[in-house]
Amino acid sequence: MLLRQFTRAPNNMNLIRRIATNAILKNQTVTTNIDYNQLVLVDVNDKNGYATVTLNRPPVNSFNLELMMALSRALDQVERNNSRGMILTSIIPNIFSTGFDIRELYQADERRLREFWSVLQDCWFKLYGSTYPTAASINGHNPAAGCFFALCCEYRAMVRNSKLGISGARLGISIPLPMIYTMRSVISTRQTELALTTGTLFTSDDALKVGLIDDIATDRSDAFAKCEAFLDRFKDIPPVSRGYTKRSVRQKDMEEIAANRQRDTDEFVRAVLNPEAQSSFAAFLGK
Ligand SMILES: CCCCCCCC/C=C\C=C\CC(=O)SCCNC(=O)CCNC(=O)[C@H](O)C(C)(C)COP(=O)(O)OP(=O)(O)OC[C@H]1O[C@@H](n2cnc3c(N)ncnc32)[C@H](O)[C@@H]1OP(=O)(O)O
Repeated sequence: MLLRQFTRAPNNMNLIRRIATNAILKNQTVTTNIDYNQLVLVDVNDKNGYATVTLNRPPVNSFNLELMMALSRALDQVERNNSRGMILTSIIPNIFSTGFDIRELYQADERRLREFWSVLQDCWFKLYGSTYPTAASINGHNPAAGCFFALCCEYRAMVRNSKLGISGARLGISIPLPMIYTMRSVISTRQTELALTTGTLFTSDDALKVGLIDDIATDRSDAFAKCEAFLDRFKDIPPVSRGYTKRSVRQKDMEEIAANRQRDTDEFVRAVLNPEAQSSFAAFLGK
């Protein structure tokens, strides 16, 4: 492959220490001894300048705080390297992500939960608000939060026989505003309401029909190739004005979410800690 690994941070321990120090200053949970560079891999194609951001937390790429932090750092890397475009994908053959790690939510420590949400918000701003072109190569099942990240991208190709959607309603989780805005930026308000209130997981055919994905792929390399073909559409478009236009289209959503960060965090914490949701998590984990 033509992919090369981005140069690793010169001193990984310094970065981890800096994150830990920031966390202490902000009175947040400290996570140490985590190799963030391994949880999310960032590679760049020398020929076309596209970065590939690959979720790498087997067995199912469920999002705990550490994976979320790794994604946040990976998006910083893509931004810093002035990539011509970015493809978000997963290393696991038949799974893109299974959403939030239920173990992160069950009997959660409130401080860690708040930090988890805060990093998720950062990821949203970085991905939804990115000026470079973005595409999601959905190589397998993608319920819940992984679907959310895919919807932040400008294009989605998904392999056949996978399921995609936001299943939160089934777990007794009320769906936060940023999720609603993000889905509404892709499909109609009517379809968004239906999808979110029923917790529908769409087959690839149905996802295509409703507009949640742009293409069905035969396998993961076809999905990836389709994403590259999408990014190629911007090859001759001046990137600065393109990026400005994309930001302008998304600006209103971003301003509203920025103005309500604290309220959203409080609502998330309340939603996760509510007894109905906690018993769903317990049932999922067989407790
Ligand atoms: C600005 C701020 C913006 C904020 C907006 C936020 C928007 C967020 C949007 C939505 C959020 C929703 C909340 C969630 O994400 S809750 C998680 C919901 N996820 C699910 O319900 C998916 C559950 N998983 C499955 O349905 C299956 O795993 C499937 C994806 C179909 C794959 O099936 P299969 O290949 O058969 O794999 P297994 O089910 O056997 O799984 C293997 C083991 O992994 C464990 N597992 C799976 N998912 C999770 C998970 N989410 N958390 C923790 N553990 C998980 C599973 O139990 C198996 O474990 P074991 O081998 O020990 O039995």
